[in-house]
Amino acid sequence: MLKIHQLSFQYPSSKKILEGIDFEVNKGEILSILGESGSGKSTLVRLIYGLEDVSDGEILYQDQFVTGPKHNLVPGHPLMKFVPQEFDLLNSITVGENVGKYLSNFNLPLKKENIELALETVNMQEFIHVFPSQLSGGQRQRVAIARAIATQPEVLLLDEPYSHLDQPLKFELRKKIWNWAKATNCTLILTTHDVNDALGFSDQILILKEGNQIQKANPETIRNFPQNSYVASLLGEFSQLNSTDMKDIFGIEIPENEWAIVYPEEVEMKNQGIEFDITDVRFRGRDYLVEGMRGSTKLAFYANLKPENSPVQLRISNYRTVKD
Ligand SMILES: Nc1ncnc2c1ncn2[C@@H]1O[C@H](COP(=O)(O)OP(=O)(O)OP(=O)(O)O)[C@@H](O)[C@H]1O
Repeated sequence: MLKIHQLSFQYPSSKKILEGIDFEVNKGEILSILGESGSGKSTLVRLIYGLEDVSDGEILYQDQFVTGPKHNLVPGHPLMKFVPQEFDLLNSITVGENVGKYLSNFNLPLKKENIELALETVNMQEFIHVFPSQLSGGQRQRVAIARAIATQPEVLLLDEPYSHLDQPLKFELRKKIWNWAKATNCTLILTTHDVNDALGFSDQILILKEGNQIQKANPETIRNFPQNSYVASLLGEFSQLNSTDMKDIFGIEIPENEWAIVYPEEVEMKNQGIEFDITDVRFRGRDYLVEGMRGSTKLAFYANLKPENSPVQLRISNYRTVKD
């Protein structure tokens, strides 16, 4: 098990980058770290791998301290692998040789098998004899992931692993890496901006904001009960209504000084609903995302057919409240 206990971090002469981070990851679990740009996601995975020294608190893997460069000649935990955003492939050797770089030569058929399996996991098997300089950014990224996978680490840390990939490939790769992690019982920790990576492909999600841990829970809990409106904002479209609007418009009482978070699928167009003017319509492929306005109150909802008439009548079927 990996334990992060009251961890804080700052660079010399900088402000605190991370503060009071405290969570655990079980063996074989997949954790996504989600947060806006600059929230400290990369720094956190670098610390877990041992590329930085913690300023305060501790990191424990299998009840042993994970220490940084001050205590290790070669930084980086031996049972973990980290794939940073800038991947350092060697251009002078082939893709296959890069993937096999950290593998033992003791059993060459096994080494070959591991290389092929790792390349297959990232859909790069046909590039085994190609040199990295001939690859696109996304292909290089996949080779870097394969190189880490081939070593069969106990913990794999991926920093924005799908950032260079188009949607169809991203979808396929996320599934394959999930399957690989589950089949090998590897603990997988990845950073992402993409809510779909986090909701569909994690056991747990950790939300960071400005170096602080805002929430850690499973995807369903994060989506159904976001800690605050920042968490909801990372998850896609939502509307935020204050207690006065909830009472005056919908007749629903919520505590004063709290906000109702309403997802678009929780707003229904219904006869005898409340009238909202349509102010924006966006085609999403399978339906439309529509913005309704009543005075200064905005409510987003989905419509199967493009709404032709305004106003429309709306009702709220579900909501949750947050304090900020
Ligand atoms: N070497 C450094 N020295 C000082 N500050 C740094 C250094 N590296 C990163 N930072 C700062 O640490 C904060 C967190 O950066 P980090 O890269 O961990 O965020 P992130 O959430 O991964 O961002 P992104 O999603 O944009 O990659 C940022 O404010 C950044 O400016």
